[in-house]
Amino acid sequence: MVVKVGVIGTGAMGRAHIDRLTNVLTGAKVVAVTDINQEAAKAAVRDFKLDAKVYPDDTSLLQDPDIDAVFVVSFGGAHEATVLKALDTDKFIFTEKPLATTLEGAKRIVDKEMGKPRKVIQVGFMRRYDEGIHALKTQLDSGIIGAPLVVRASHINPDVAANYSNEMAITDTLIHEIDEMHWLLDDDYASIQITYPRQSSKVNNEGLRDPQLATLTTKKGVVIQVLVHVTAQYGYEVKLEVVGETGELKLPDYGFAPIVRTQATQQTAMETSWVKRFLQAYNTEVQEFINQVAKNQSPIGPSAWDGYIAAVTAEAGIRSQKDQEPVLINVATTPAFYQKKQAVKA
Ligand SMILES: NC(=O)C1=CN([C@@H]2O[C@H](COP(=O)(O)OP(=O)(O)OC[C@H]3O[C@@H](n4cnc5c(N)ncnc54)[C@H](O)[C@@H]3O)[C@@H](O)[C@H]2O)C=CC1
Ligand SMILES: O=C1[C@H](O)[C@H](O)[C@@H](O)[C@H](O)[C@H]1O
Repeated sequence: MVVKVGVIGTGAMGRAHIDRLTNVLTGAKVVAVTDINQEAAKAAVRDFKLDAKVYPDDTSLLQDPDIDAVFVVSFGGAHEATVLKALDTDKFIFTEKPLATTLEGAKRIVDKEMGKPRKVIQVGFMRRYDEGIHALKTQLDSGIIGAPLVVRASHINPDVAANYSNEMAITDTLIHEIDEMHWLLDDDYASIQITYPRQSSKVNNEGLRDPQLATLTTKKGVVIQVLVHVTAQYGYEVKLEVVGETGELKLPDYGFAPIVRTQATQQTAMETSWVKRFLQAYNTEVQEFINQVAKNQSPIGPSAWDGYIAAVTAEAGIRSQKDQEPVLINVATTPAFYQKKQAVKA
């Protein structure tokens, strides 16, 4: 079966997903696109030589009976409305992160999905699929360094778009570490605190504090420190180190660029964006999703409940941005609908 896909949002990431669905992965065909910027939708059809319809909006695209799965790749604040509409259909849904930019929005999605006979949503938390991060988790789970005690991480962007707000440092950027860390540690969050170091002179966006330091604690007592630095200029990278009782695990620097040694210097090129840094992870997460849809089975990747956990934690982080005090986090027990061995509703 070839999975027929509709893409909602044909900006940078929507185009990247269209490219991988069309030219890299197997088992899928993009048959419909839409964007509030219709020229962007038409450009995607032209540039990727798609045999696809351009719909005026998400509502009309979702009414297309031929579409098996939709990819929600619009601006983060638009995801909730589109996902809620998509839940009124029988289509599978891959939504880019964040699931929703508010706790209430994520809850509305979870409540609506639980009214269906089975899970249909996967959220684009691709860090879990990164081979390096996955290998680090495998080592951690083996007990090779004993119980984890402290995690240190960095999320570095060279710069951000003009519409990037202070809250997006949490809902759009830190959201990756928020999903990654509780998965990595198999633990739940207890608190989050955001503090503002000295402000970088490289910040141009009104109201944006950069860098920001996030300190999360878990129910098992692990302390996680994440540096979010989105106007760092020098490149794009994520760093990850886990300190355990008997050792440490460290994510190696990423890259395939040669080390150039000349004239008593050495240097190597860095990535400048997530596009290539996480290319393998994006391809793996989307191929897994397509494979599940092709079997008419629920997605097995990050669920709407993972999106809800991230939204609860992000909202606490946004509250902490205001007074930089720790904010407690209490996420309800995972509903049976979302537990690993999902009880299919009668
Ligand atoms: N997983 C990852 O590593 C990454 C995820 N993303 C996520 O992908 C999403 C899109 O990000 P970008 O492509 O970078 O943004 P973008 O701004 O380049 O593209 C967003 C597109 O959505 C369209 N749009 C906005 N509201 C819409 C609506 N209601 N219906 C249809 N189209 C609408 C815009 O016109 C624009 O073309 C965001 O949620 C972002 O968080 C982006 C980059 C990396
Ligand atoms: O999802 C993403 C990217 O993956 C980057 O890691 C973030 O820095 C960016 O803000 C966000 O759009």
